Amino acid sequence: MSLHRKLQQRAAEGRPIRVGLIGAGKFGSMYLAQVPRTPGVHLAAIADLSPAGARRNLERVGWSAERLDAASIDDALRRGSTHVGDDWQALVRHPAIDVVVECTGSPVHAVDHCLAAFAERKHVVNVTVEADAFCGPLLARRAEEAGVLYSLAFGDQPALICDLVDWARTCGFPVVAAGRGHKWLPHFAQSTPETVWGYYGLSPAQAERGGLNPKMFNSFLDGSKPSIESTAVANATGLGVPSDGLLYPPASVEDIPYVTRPRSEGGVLERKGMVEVISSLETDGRRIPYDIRMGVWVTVEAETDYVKHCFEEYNAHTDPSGRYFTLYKRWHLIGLEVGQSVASVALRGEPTGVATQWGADVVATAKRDLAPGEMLDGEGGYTVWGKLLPAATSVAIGGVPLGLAHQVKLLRPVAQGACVTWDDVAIDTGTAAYRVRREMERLFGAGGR
Ligand SMILES: NC(=O)C1=CN([C@@H]2O[C@H](COP(=O)(O)OP(=O)(O)OC[C@H]3O[C@@H](n4cnc5c(N)ncnc54)[C@H](O)[C@@H]3O)[C@@H](O)[C@H]2O)C=CC1
Ligand SMILES: N[C@@H](CC=O)C(=O)O
Repeated sequence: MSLHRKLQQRAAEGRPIRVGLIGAGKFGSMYLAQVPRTPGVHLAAIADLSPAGARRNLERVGWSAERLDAASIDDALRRGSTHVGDDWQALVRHPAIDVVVECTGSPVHAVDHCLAAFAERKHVVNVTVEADAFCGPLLARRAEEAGVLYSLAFGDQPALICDLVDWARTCGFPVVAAGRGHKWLPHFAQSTPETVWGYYGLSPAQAERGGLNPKMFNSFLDGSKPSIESTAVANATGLGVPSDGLLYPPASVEDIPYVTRPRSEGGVLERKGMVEVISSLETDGRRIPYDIRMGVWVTVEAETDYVKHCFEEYNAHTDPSGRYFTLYKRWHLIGLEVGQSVASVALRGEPTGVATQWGADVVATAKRDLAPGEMLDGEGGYTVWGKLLPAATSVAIGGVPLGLAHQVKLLRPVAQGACVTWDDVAIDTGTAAYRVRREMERLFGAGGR
């Protein structure tokens, strides 16, 4: 049965999926915009550090005041409305909540939220892929031990890419490469929240209208988020990662099957079976006309002449050899699509992408020469960006994962472009996030399952 029919059934039975949302910023708002239009879902509780900000966002997306005036979660459950507050622990503890959507974008806190939700036997849709990137494999294991599901969030690119990879493998195609697009030039790695809107292509007024967080968007632009997302995909699918960071080959949609071939056959890949990100800009900054900036793709190979001939007979666009074919979605719709994950975990018992192994990592890398005493400020800030590396390389150099490079003091100078290592920093070892990461290093080893 389709997910939509299952949702309709739950609505007809008066048994909606009960959802709690932690973090009602831009991504959360996009989900909230769709909740009233989705049958069989009751968003009973929202917890945000700023309930006033969450209320402003709810107004922005068109929720009426009555819909969000519940005095407590119990009151919301009785009246079919929503409680907005700041107590995430009450949200994850409430026995009626089936699914927690973690949407804070704060990786260290997201780990607390996920672990607490598992302990309360709640499924988690983790939008905060920044946390998944440094400890997703262990979070997935913890969820399994608790008998619940942990899932990447549909609408963001990683889950959409996992879906394409699953399509390919289920059809019997080997995956040559999979990934997403990005507007990329190498100097974006040094971008800060001051420079983000110009590079990104939005005016400050547009950013203000949408309630967009400049540091968050700078983490998208500066290459951190593409690395984070590629890590999540690699750890979920077992695809390999480039040995020294993403390559960002420029390509139009039509050219993806040309560039995502192994180097030995004229493409850019070190080998078959890799994640990669396609740039929507030529290296001189010219915009590529039919780009994949906001989309996702998978390149597959015809292993036999028969399959290759099928591509030709049915006009499938391939590389010149006729063997490499790319399927793509040109757009992703962020939080507007996350209801897919909520319905999938609650009604099908299936995550929309989940880490199965530890093969990739994102290491904090200096945006400029950094001096002892400086504080690292995490994704999208002024000090570090995230570089995609094989997990084995990250472990060998003692790399600090980007998700833990928040409010961390530097003990030694780090030159621009160099990876930050554990020996370079004084880190708070008391957080659950730090402990989980170190435990994952012990349990999984790099490349382990
Ligand atoms: N905005 C976008 O276009 C996209 C966002 N995402 C992901 O969505 C997640 C959230 O990003 P945005 O919504 O853009 O960020 P945002 O900054 O707009 O919203 C985050 C919200 O979470 C709240 N929050 C932060 N820490 C919290 C905590 N410890 N407890 C409770 N609430 C807390 C903040 O008050 C804010 O309302 C990130 O993981 C990001 O990577 C993914 C794809 C696109
Ligand atoms: N995941 C995206 C953010 C918006 O969709 C990105 O990294 O650009």
